[in-house]
Amino acid sequence: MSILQTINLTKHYGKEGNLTKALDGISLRVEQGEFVSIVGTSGSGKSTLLNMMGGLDYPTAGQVIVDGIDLSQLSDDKLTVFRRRNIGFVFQHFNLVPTLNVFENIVLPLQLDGAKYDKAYIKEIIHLLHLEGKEENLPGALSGGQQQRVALGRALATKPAIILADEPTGNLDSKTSFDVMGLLKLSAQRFGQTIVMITHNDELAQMTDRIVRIEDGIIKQRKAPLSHAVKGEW
Ligand SMILES: Nc1ncnc2c1ncn2[C@@H]1O[C@H](COP(=O)(O)OP(=O)(O)OP(=O)(O)O)[C@@H](O)[C@H]1O
Repeated sequence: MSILQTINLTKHYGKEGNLTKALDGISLRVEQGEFVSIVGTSGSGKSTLLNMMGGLDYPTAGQVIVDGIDLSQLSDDKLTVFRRRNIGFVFQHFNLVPTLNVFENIVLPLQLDGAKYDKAYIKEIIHLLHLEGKEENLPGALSGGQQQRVALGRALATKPAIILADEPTGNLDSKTSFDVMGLLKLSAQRFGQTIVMITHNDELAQMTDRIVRIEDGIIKQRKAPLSHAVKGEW
């Protein structure tokens, strides 16, 4: 069973005469442990797709199935809890809470859930993300790359099965982008997670297991990077 599946996913904005078909029937399967990148021109529907996959918005038609659960069948409250426990989000603009320090930002989703946190695990995340010694800093006192690593730590804190990342390196220089990508891959391998990432950067997309290209709300092309082609895996 795929960990994440969309079936004929459709999202239309506006009304007749002024209709935007942001998604026009996307059917996609992501297997557990896969790292998939979504590429496409501006306005092609990438963020809309990611938001639907994460249950941040409801589709006009079609389904999103996460770990066997059809998100459209969950009430708002249940969806919020399901999201918090199963999906980690990383955005381009980090979205850290400016008044909370690094440690507090990372454990925030656990606190919102009223869950006790595993101190050893949080320590491991902080170590993996090279944030030791920064635990008490406020986000404003960190570089962009460090802030993005904190955002990654926050996404990992609940040990989500799936990480959805919307241009996670969009605000970072190229060296820091590769570092953050490396950490994403490493943490996904370490914790057995599945990642779906939007990127405009072809080089970064090539680092993932599979590239899905969308245009005008439909899938134009699905391909594995060259390394897979050589092995005959498509
Ligand atoms: N809330 C909304 N209301 C109306 N139209 C919207 C809304 N959100 C997105 N759209 C439209 O849906 C289409 C897809 O938008 P989306 O943000 O998913 O594209 P994208 O591929 O992520 O673009 P970018 O790479 O620029 O971030 C665009 O035409 C956009 O204008």
